[in-house]
Amino acid sequence: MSSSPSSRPTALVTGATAGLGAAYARSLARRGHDLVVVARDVERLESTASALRTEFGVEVEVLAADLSDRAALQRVADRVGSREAPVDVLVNNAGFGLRQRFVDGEPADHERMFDVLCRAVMVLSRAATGAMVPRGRGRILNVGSVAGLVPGGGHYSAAKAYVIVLTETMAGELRGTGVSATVVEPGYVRTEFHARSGMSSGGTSSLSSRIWLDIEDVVDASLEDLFAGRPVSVPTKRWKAVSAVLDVVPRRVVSSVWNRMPSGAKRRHPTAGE
Ligand SMILES: NC(=O)C1=CN([C@@H]2O[C@H](COP(=O)(O)OP(=O)(O)OC[C@H]3O[C@@H](n4cnc5c(N)ncnc54)[C@H](OP(=O)(O)O)[C@@H]3O)[C@@H](O)[C@H]2O)C=CC1
Ligand SMILES: N[C@@H](C=O)C(=O)O
Repeated sequence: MSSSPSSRPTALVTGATAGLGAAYARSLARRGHDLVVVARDVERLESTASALRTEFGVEVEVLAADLSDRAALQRVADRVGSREAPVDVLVNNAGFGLRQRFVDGEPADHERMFDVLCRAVMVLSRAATGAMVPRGRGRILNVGSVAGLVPGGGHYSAAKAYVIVLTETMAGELRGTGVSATVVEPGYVRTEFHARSGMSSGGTSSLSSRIWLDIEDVVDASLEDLFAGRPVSVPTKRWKAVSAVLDVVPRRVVSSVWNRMPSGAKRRHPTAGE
């Protein structure tokens, strides 16, 4: 792993080969950051890195790692915590969904979900604060989801609720240190996420166009909130309104509405039937 000799700041993005992570990497490169890109698929990482170098003239390190593997996660944590080649911006983005219930789903899948969505975010966030606080600067962006505000969205919702609360906790503890933590809570975004977990990514109706977000809108809004040091980012007015409602409606009411819905509808995407 080579350290960056340039004077540019460095951003490390997990899940940088597809969807939101690829867009975060591109946007940070456009803003003049060198990058460390992390995911499992080495070929895709190399081609992502090569495209970023060519288009933006920045330095890009490739760090192949399965974040559900503890040894691999530790390699990424060591890179995040490096004193010699500091990481100025950490984007904990890698993730996936599961189209199965928690109570009778495959235990190994749920352990993997916990490891990637929760454990990796916690370990890398802690590695980042350990290095950034003594330097007095740094930004951490954790990718949550509006799903984290809804009890009933399966283990995924529980995992994203963890990311939301952990990040808000960090934001409070980091006050006055020069380091900030932001959680972004997107609604539905068309990426590889839904196909990978066997869910529909909606049709082309006007309902879909109101529900589904553009990747660029999510990335631009959340990076603006990240660099402004805001603890929570909910991209678009429409989803800000949804999030505001979910914040005030008692959790037991949301849960009871969810539990009355037919089970088929709960396992499908809201726009799947279009
Ligand atoms: N799409 C949506 O509607 C929403 C998504 N989110 C969240 O956004 C984040 C990004 O998702 P999105 O871009 O949609 O999904 P994609 O499926 O498009 O991309 C997922 C990325 O994560 C990487 N990844 C997956 N598993 C691992 C692993 N075990 N170790 C390392 N890297 C991994 C993948 O690369 P590789 O396979 O090579 O490892 C890929 O680069 C996730 O945290 C997701 O929960 C939040 C709200 C809405
Ligand atoms: N909101 C999306 C992911 O977080 C989804 O549930 O499809």
